[in-house]
Amino acid sequence: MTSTSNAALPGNHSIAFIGGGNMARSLVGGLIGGGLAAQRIHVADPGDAVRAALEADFGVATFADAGEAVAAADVWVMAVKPQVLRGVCEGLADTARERVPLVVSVAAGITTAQIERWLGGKAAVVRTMPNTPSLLGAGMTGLYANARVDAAGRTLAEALLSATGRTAWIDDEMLMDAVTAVSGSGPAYVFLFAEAMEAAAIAQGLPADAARLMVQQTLLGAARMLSESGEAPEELRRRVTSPNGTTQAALEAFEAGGLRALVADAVAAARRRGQELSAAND
Ligand SMILES: NC(=O)C1=CN([C@@H]2O[C@H](COP(=O)(O)OP(=O)(O)OC[C@H]3O[C@@H](n4cnc5c(N)ncnc54)[C@H](OP(=O)(O)O)[C@@H]3O)[C@@H](O)[C@H]2O)C=CC1
Ligand SMILES: O=C(O)[C@@H]1CCC=N1
Repeated sequence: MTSTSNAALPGNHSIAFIGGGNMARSLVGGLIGGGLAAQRIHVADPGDAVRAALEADFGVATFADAGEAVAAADVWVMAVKPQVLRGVCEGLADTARERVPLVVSVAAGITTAQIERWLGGKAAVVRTMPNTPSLLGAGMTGLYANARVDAAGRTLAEALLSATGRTAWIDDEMLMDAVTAVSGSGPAYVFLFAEAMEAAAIAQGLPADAARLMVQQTLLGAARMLSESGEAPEELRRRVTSPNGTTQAALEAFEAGGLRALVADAVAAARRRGQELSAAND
C-alpha cells in the first residue's frame, strides 16, 4: 500500500460525473474546494432538482443525458448506484470503444472486470472507494487499477481523489470490499456512535443542545488526536483511563457487551454485501 495526500491535478483533463448524488457532490465539492476550475467538470443526473443544486452550488455544467456529459470528457467518474451501473456503462459503450476514457468508479462491489466488459472491453478502469468526508477535503479513498491503466492514468486518478483527502492504493482487488467496509461505510459507524452517545447523554439528564455539542466536540477532538498525535489508539485510550476511574467503568461495560466482536461482525457484513452487489448486478 502507498498512501498520499493533496497531489495537484496534472494536465488539462475534463471530468464527467455520471450520477450527481451524495458521493458525486462530495467529490465535486472537494475538487472545486481544492482549486479545480468548474468548467472542467460536467455532471449527468436525471433529477432536475439535483442538477439545479449542483449548478447553483458549484457552477458546474449539468446534463440529463450521460452521453452528453461525457462528450468532451476524457475522465469518466461513475457515481451511480451499483444496481444501475451496468445499464449506464452499456449505454456509453459505443463512445468508450471509439475514444477510450479513463474510467474512475466509486461504486461499491462492482469489479473492474465487470466495468471493462460492460463498456466494451477496452476501458482503463480505476475502482475507487471514497467516503463522504471528501466534501470537506477530509476524505479517505482506496484505489485499485486494472491492467489497462498506465502510469499517467494512475497519477491522474490519484490526483483526482487526493484533491478530496487521503488516498491509498490497494494491490489486490479482492480487498476493495474490505476497504468499502472500513472507510467507505465507516463514517456511518461513527455517526451511529454519535447518535447513541447523544441519546445516552440526554438519558442522563443533559439538555439536548449541550449533549450534541459535547458529542460533536469530543469526537472531533479524539479524531484529531488520532490523526495528529502519531500515537496508537491504545495509548491514547490508556491516557484517558485512570485506574478504577470513570472511563474504566465505561470501557468495562463496552468490553462486557462485546463491542470488539460486534465491530468485527459489522465490518464482515459490509464486506459480504459488497461481494453480493457484484454478483447480483452482473
Ligand atoms: N454515499 C457514500 O457514502 C458512498 C457511496 N459510494 C458509492 O457511490 C455511488 C453513488 O452513491 P450515492 O452518491 O450515495 O447515491 P445517490 O443515489 O445519492 O446518487 C446516485 C445518483 O445517480 C443518479 N442516476 C441514476 N441513474 C442515472 C443515470 N442513468 N445517469 C446518471 N445519473 C443517474 C441518481 O438519480 P435518481 O436518484 O433520480 O435515480 C442519483 O442522483 C454508489 O455506487 C455507492 O456505492 C462510495 C463511497 C461512499
Ligand atoms: O452504503 C453503501 O453501499 C455505500 C458504499 C460505501 C458507503 N456507502
